[in-house]
Amino acid sequence: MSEHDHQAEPDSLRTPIVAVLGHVDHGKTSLLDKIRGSAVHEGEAGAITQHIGSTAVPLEVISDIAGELVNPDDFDLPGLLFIDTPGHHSFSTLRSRGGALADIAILVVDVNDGFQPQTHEAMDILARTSTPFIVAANKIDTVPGWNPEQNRPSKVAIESQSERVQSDLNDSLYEIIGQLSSKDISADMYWRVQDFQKNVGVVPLSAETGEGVPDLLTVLMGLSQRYMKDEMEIDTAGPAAGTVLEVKDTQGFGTTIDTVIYDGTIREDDTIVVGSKPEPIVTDVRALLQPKPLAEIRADEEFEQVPEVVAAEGVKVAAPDLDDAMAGAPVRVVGDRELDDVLDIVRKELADIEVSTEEEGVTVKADTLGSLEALVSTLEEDEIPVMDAGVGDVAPRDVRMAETAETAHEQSILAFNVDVLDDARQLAEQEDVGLFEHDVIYRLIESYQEYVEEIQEAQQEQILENITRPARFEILPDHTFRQSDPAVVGVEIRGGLLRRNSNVVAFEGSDTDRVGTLKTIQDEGEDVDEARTGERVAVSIDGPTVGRQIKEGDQLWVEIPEKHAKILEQELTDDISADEREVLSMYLERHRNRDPFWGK
Ligand SMILES: Nc1nc2c(ncn2[C@@H]2O[C@H](COP(=O)(O)OP(=O)(O)OP(=O)(O)O)[C@@H](O)[C@H]2O)c(=O)[nH]1
Repeated sequence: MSEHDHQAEPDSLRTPIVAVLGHVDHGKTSLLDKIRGSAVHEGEAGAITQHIGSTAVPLEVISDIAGELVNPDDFDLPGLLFIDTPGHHSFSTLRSRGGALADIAILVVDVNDGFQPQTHEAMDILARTSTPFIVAANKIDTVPGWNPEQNRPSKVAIESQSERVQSDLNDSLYEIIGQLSSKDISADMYWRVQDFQKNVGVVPLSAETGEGVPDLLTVLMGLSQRYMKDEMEIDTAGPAAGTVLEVKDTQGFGTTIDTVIYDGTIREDDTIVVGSKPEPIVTDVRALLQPKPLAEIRADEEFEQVPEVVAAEGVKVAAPDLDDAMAGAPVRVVGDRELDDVLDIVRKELADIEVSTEEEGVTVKADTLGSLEALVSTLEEDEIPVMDAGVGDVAPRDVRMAETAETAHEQSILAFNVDVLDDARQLAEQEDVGLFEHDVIYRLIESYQEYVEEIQEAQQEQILENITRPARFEILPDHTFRQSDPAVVGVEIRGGLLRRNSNVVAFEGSDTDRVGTLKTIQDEGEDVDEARTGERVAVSIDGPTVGRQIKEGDQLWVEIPEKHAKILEQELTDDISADEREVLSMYLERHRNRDPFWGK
């Protein structure tokens, strides 16, 4: 984000953008609430500002909360902008050219629970977008015997606990550090980290009691100041650059976009370009909206209009024609540039986050461009081809698209964190299109993979049911019960699976003779459908006469059509028994003596 779309010189430092990620229930919302709450409590009234989708906490408030940990004179960044919607879905929305929009992230991990699926997933996204992060080891107040005192710094809080409590907490903290290191991330308690570019700092804290929250803010502020200052340089007078967080209906304004502006200024009446498919939207800002301070909210007027917004800040943008805007897409003010140039910038940025699709594969829907990108790249790693991918709820046209996939299991829609419209659900059911929904990427993929396995097993069974199985049997001496029409003889199965209604052949040197059709099998007077190796049964064979075409002591085989032989040999060898395999290879050998390519 350090490179700018436009040429003007930077004149100001913006607020670093902070995102909060972590596993469900590990305390993301509580932590954000605590930061906001402490800020309201500690700061002057109105010192923190609630923006659309974000909360700005100015440096003075941070230094009030952090006490002696932060000396405001050491900093020239204006504070921190926390993105309000926690979770990695919103995080992956927060992207801008070349990576995540968030400058830094807090990965929340419950000390009791350690790493969980969404923690891993969040880490993968952080790694993919090269976003620096710190770990908030949350809920330290739940260690049995913990003695709380609101809002103390972490180390002070820990050192005032009993030895037992300290040692229990340490065990949990080292477990988390170990889990990080198994992901090749070297981490340590933040107060021991010398170089935050090489090591991830772990901040033990409680979103409940506020203990450790001063440390968290201090580390965030320090890291931003130390390593991100250059990237925070912006030209406030320049045309704004931002990212769509959410596309929403707003009463009185139609479709609006909640946006985070990370560079420049956006004003009422500015012409903007917003990422969309197939072409970016060009429109004029009708209104810029911010939430009204709580006290002033009336039911009909949640928002107040502001004339302009300077980065970094969240804002709701009302403008005509925003229906097709996409969460995660870029927003640019045109300013005094050529519209075509700005369109190119937006197209390029969209192309960067474009997901690649193939001729054949599954259909994928996700809530944002960023999450779509994350999902499709995970599918790619798992070698699941994607035929169509888009942002938004699952609609009937997605079902129609999925239906065109060639294989049954690819006639599936993988829906990540989106709704399925009622008519789409009905249609999917009616057309037998698989519908998979989840808000954890790897769970979504897992449930699809299980389904594929089930289908493949069922297909295998179906194939085995319909394919002629190898069998070899011998006519027993003195066991001719009827000479012809049909011939009825006693046989022993020498190998394989003999089924009713099979054609029977005999090999004479290199010649194959069809001797007739085996109609029925009787085992001790009872009709049966099949007989296996070693069993002695009576069979009726339509066609031959005993003593002419067949005689006692003859070896007979079930005739396997060449196509079936090929499938058995190439695809089903693992699904048939060892003795069937043996009979098959003897059978193939006899045919291949005559024609080496038989069944190949
Ligand atoms: N004792 C204690 N409870 C906590 C702490 N942080 C969060 N909780 C509790 O843990 C539960 C989950 O917290 P949330 O903040 O809703 O967790 P979340 O990660 O935002 O959850 P989702 O938004 O559902 O993903 C709530 O009941 C919180 O009150 C903490 O530091 N100490």
